[in-house]
Amino acid sequence: MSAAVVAGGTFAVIVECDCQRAISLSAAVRGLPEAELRGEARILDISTDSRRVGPGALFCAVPGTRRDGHGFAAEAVAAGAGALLVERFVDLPVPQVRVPAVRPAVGPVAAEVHGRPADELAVAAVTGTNGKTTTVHLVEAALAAGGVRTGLSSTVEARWPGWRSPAELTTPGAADLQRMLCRMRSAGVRAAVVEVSSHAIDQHRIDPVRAEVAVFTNLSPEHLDYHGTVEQYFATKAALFTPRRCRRAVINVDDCWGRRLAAQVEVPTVTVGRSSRADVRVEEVGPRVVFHEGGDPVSLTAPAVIGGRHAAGLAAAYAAARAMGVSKSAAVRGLTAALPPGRFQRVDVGQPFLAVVDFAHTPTAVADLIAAARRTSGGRVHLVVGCAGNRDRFSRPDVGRAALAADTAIFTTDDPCEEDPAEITAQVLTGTIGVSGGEFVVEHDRRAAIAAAVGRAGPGDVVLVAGRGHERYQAVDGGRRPFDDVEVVTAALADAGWAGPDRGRTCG
Ligand SMILES: CC(=O)N[C@H]1[C@@H](OP(=O)(O)OP(=O)(O)OC[C@H]2O[C@@H](n3ccc(=O)[nH]c3=O)[C@H](O)[C@@H]2O)O[C@H](CO)[C@@H](O)[C@@H]1O[C@H](C)C(=O)N[C@@H](C)C(=O)N[C@H](CCC(=O)O)C(=O)O
Ligand SMILES: Nc1ncnc2c1ncn2[C@@H]1O[C@H](COP(=O)(O)OP(=O)(O)OP(=O)(O)O)[C@@H](O)[C@H]1O
Repeated sequence: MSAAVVAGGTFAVIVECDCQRAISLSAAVRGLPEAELRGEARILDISTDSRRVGPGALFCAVPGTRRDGHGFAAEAVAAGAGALLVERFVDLPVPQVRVPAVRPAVGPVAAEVHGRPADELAVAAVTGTNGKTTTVHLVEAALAAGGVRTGLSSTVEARWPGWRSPAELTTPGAADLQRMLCRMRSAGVRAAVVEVSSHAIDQHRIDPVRAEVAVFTNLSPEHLDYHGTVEQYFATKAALFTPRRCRRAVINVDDCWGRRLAAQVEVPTVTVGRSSRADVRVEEVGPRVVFHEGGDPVSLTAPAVIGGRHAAGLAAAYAAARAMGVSKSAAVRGLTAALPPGRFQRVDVGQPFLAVVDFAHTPTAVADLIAAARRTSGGRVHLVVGCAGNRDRFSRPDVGRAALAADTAIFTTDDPCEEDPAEITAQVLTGTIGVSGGEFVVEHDRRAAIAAAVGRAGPGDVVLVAGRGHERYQAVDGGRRPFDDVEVVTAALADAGWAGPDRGRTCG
């Protein structure tokens, strides 16, 4: 068995590897010099989660951010775990290996358990604050156009020939990532394009993968509740660009953090951006994007390239594909493919204005999105936006401030999680104090907020529904309820009379 499909087949979890390898416990931990082994076992798989342990698995007891995995060891053994990786031996009758720190050991051990799949794949790892998912999908499209059999792991989904499943995390946990790479290898994949979050770098989820190429899109403050400071956030991202983790780098030097990264990296680097010194220089942005690579112009028409930053992302994807051996013409062909869902995704039922669903949720991305709408149309811009609960509290006022660049900002719920939506919005609104800009209103019912934005739009305007992109559920009070922005925008447009043969609100 390789997958459990639940919820009507819409959500699949990889629970077991199909490579059918078995390895001794001592062989699995041979790369860990400080490992202290008590007993021997035959290991079939590896997991950090007692709820996903299968027979013969090695359960790794991770002291986590909320709970200590050692407390779930008994549950894991009851579920069939044949051995434990621990920081302190526990009183259970199974072979155990003690290491000074379990979390950084999981990836290297998982790699051994799965036969070091990354050694047989070229991995492209993409990180940055905004644009990771978009860039991952673009790199994959460029590689595929070059005839390379590819696998992809992004916030949206994991897929490779014969497999497709929605993603749970931006980057899978270390054990899950190695299992995924193993399954890609079994499917004949030659190159894997992987989205890498700062959490993943910090939590050693990608270790011991050494990427063929690591891509940096940009950096602006995010996840400071986790990293503490922007400096630390940058240092975490920068840790992907060390010789241990990548062979080559592609760095966007339009971004000031990118320039700093390019100045410090010790691996061969291709710089991209508008700077005259960039190796892949972005010259024209519009329906056609022109780069210069080594003096040669590269011209392409890309879907929904909405601004300079996106063009730099396109150039980064191009450079990454080229670094992985794809020809210029194939890369250009691939980059004209569609963007991932929920990234500047147009919703069109025939209405005389643009309606867009986009994943923008950081202040920078919201500002970029509004700027892109202004470049696209001279009409009014009506924005629906909110902030998620349980994360990034510090940036909520900045989202509020950025939203005022629209003509109308309708503040609403995103994923409130366990927080009170009204309190989240109150924090968002503090950013609007004393700032001149468009009109704003509060409507906590997201469906009603979208309907209100559509209701305000006239010919030539732009409706922007930001923050949730491809997501199909809202996290509320520890549970989740179905909510798909594209579907809701489509319904709101229809309800407003814009769909069908008699579209338009005037009837004669
Ligand atoms: C705060 C954070 O980063 N949490 C991640 C972290 O959890 P953790 O190790 O701290 O886990 P914990 O809940 O303290 O539990 C400790 C250990 O006990 C285990 N456990 C727990 C319960 C149980 O019944 N049995 C059991 O074995 C857990 O599996 C874990 O190994 O490591 C886990 C394994 O890798 C992740 O699943 C988990 O992601 C949680 C679900 C999460 O929401 N993470 C977010 C913040 C995150 O990582 N996001 C980034 C991207 C953000 C972005 O792009 O905007 C991502 O890469 O997805
Ligand atoms: N190269 C880019 N540079 C800046 N912004 C971009 C770029 N590509 C896409 N965006 C915009 O950034 C926002 C987030 O896009 P995307 O989901 O690709 O980023 P992400 O880094 O994966 O986000 P997250 O970390 O939340 O998963 C969207 O508004 C998208 O249109």
